[in-house]
Amino acid sequence: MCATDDVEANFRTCEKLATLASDAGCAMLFLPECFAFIGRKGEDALAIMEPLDGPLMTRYRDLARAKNIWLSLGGFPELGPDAGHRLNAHVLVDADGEIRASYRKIHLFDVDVPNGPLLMESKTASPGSEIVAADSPIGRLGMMICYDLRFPELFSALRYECGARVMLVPSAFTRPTGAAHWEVLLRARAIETQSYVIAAAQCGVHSEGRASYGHSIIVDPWGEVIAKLDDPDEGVGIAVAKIDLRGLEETRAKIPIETHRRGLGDRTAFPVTIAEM
Ligand SMILES: O=C(O)CNC(=O)[C@H](CS)NC(=O)CCC(=O)C(=O)O
Repeated sequence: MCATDDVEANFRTCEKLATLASDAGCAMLFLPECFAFIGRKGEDALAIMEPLDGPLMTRYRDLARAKNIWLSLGGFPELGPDAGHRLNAHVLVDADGEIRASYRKIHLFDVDVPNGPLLMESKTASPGSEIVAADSPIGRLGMMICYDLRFPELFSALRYECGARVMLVPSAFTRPTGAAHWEVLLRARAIETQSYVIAAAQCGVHSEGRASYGHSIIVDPWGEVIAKLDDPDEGVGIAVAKIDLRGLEETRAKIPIETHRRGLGDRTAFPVTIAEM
């Protein structure tokens, strides 16, 4: 989807996507980061931030119930610790409209993008500090947002500590970094964690000077792209795939990396040697 600063239009778009997914027989729909709002500046989202029991989130919960579908709401401006900071919350809602889990983006995107915009997310957002996984009709989900994609240790924690089988990376990737890194990182994370990766993306031009890379994608645990949206500028849409958890277990059994791990994630386990010049 291509969200803008028009909260009503964004809701109508999500409603249309939920209808498409429900008509296609989907158990779940994954919406990207900033599904509810993308402002012209980072601080614009502060005007609409609200607690997760607030009126806007309630409308999305009602939508899940009306369409009888689980929703992964990939990034919502949740009321933060003070008037100048929101939390970037990925909220999981079941088909009865109940909130099952919420994850707050841990890694904030403070980057002067080469040939792209300067984005300073931490100016108006507070980082989360909790790793979150949640059971769903398609297996245990590892909840992340966008820039988290660049931190493989989070994926490792979700697989090995939390037992996640489906990694979620709802995003609003920039165009330059998306063209260079999006698909290769998502496929690498699927392969290295032997998990499904579902990455719903913002696309198109949101406002003057703000555009996203698009290319929503679903990758299986072997690293194969099983669904994607290739023409993100032509409008909103859904990519649909079946999640095969038996196949996932077969992939994990064939190359048993879980039993071959040597504890390198624990920095005290192995001494380090550097042969300097
Ligand atoms: O706050 C908003 O309005 C929307 N949020 C975003 O667009 C976020 C934070 S600025 N974008 C990313 O994390 C892009 C990461 C990325 O592009 C990369 O890792 O290369």
